[in-house]
Formats: sequence, structure tokens, C-alpha cells
Amino acid sequence: MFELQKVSLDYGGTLALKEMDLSLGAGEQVCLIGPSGAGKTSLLGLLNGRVFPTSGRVSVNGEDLTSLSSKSLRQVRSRIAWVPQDLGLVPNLRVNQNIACGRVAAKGTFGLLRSFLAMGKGERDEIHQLLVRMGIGEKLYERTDHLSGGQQQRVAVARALFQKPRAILADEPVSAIDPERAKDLIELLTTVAREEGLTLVASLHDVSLAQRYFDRVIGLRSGEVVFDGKASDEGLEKLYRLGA
Ligand SMILES: Nc1ncnc2c1ncn2[C@@H]1O[C@H](COP(=O)(O)OP(=O)(O)OP(=O)(O)O)[C@@H](O)[C@H]1O
Repeated sequence: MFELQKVSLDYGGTLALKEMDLSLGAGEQVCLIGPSGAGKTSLLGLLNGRVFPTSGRVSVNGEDLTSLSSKSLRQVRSRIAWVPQDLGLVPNLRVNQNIACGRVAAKGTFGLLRSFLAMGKGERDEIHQLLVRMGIGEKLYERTDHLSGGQQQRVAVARALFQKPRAILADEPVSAIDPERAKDLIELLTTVAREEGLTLVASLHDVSLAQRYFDRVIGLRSGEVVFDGKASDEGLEKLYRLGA
């Protein structure tokens, strides 16, 4: 689904990624792991066209992101959900409104406003079904900041699914939360991605979570791939014993 060919990313003097070649297949569950500054966020940003390579080619389902019109790029991005570290929920919106935000790229701002002001029955039922699936069906109209941290995680995953994505990208979604909730969120993300056949690419610092929940782990260091293999591979243990 995602293809990087000789991709470099230079932020005006800082070379974040160095001539990277990478292929991530449709439906793969991939964990990016590596120390701070290794290039994980930069790589995720390239995958959904938030940033563009300084050189090389990034393609999504065969489409070179750098050559797309802004409309086509919006279309490609509308099928790639993004779960940021802070979950990106608007605290004083209702749960149903936050989830509706998942379609902002597809609907545009006015379409989203219309949903906020007068949400149709079809949309409301769809959102409610997602919440039921997440185990919090009764929270449909609750203010989002009245929910527990774990419930908010579920809203963020529901918002991602409401986007009807083909891929979910998650940038260190668990770095600011306690280990139990971190495990729950990664379990939820990997489960829904498997059930829906979605590509999941998540960056993590915790190698044990990566090993437990992901099939493929990509280790980055200084903008380069230093490990790419199964979570069970000994090479991964070795890399982390050496303090990658
Ligand atoms: N907007 C930017 N401007 C300049 N340099 C940047 C920018 N974003 C990232 N960098 C640099 O690029 C390199 C890779 O950063 P990146 O954020 O991709 O790493 P990371 O692995 O996600 O780190 P962390 O785990 O701390 O989030 C770092 O050296 C960083 O300082």
C-alpha cells in the first residue's frame, strides 16, 4: 500500500530520513520503533502526505504523492486515518461530533458544520454502532472531556474508523499514558485493524508492546532502517539490548 523509494527528508540542515526504501503491504500491522529523533514521526508524515520528501518517491496504492493535485491528495488522505499522541479530540465537543470529524477531509468544513448542527439519522446510527462496538454506546452525546482517558481512546479509534480508512497511522499514541491503558489502546487498534483488513502503522517506544501485538517491526535509527522483520526475531532483542 505504501512504497518509499530512495526517500530523503531534509529539514533545512537536519537529515531526518536517509535514502530510505520501504514497502508496507495492504493489511500489514507494522510498528516503527526507535529512539527519539530516529525519524518515526517524519516517516509517518510522509506516508500521508503531511510532509514531502526532499528527494525520492512516496506512493500510496501506486500514486506518487508529490505529483498529485491538491484535490487528489485530499482524496488519498481522506482514506488514511491519523491517531496522534494526544488523540486530537476537541474536549468541549460531544462524542458524536468528535467522531463526525473523521470525515472532514471527505465532506469539507461546511459538510462537517452541517453534521454538527443537524446530524442526520443515518450518520447518527452509524456513529452509534461504532461506539457500541467500542463498548461505550451510551456515550454518544456526552461531552468528550467528561469521559475517562480510556473512553477517550475509544472515541479516537471510532473517529478513525468513521473515516472509512484503508490505513490507520498512529504516532506514539501511548507515550503519555500508563502501561495498562497503553496495552488496551494497542490491543484495540491492532484488533480493529485486523478485523477490517486495514493497514496499521504505529510508532512506539515500548519494544515489548511491539513484540506482543505487531507482526512486523521496523527499527529506525538516525533516519535509517536498522531492523525490519518479525517481532519474534532475535535481531530485535539484540538491537534493544545494545540500546538502540
Ligand atoms: N519541523 C522540523 N524542523 C526541523 N527539524 C525537524 C523537524 N521535525 C523533525 N526534525 C528533526 O528530524 C529528526 C527526526 O525527527 P522525528 O520527529 O521524525 O523523530 P522521532 O523518531 O519521531 O522522534 P520522537 O520519538 O522524539 O518523536 C530529528 O533530528 C528532529 O530534530
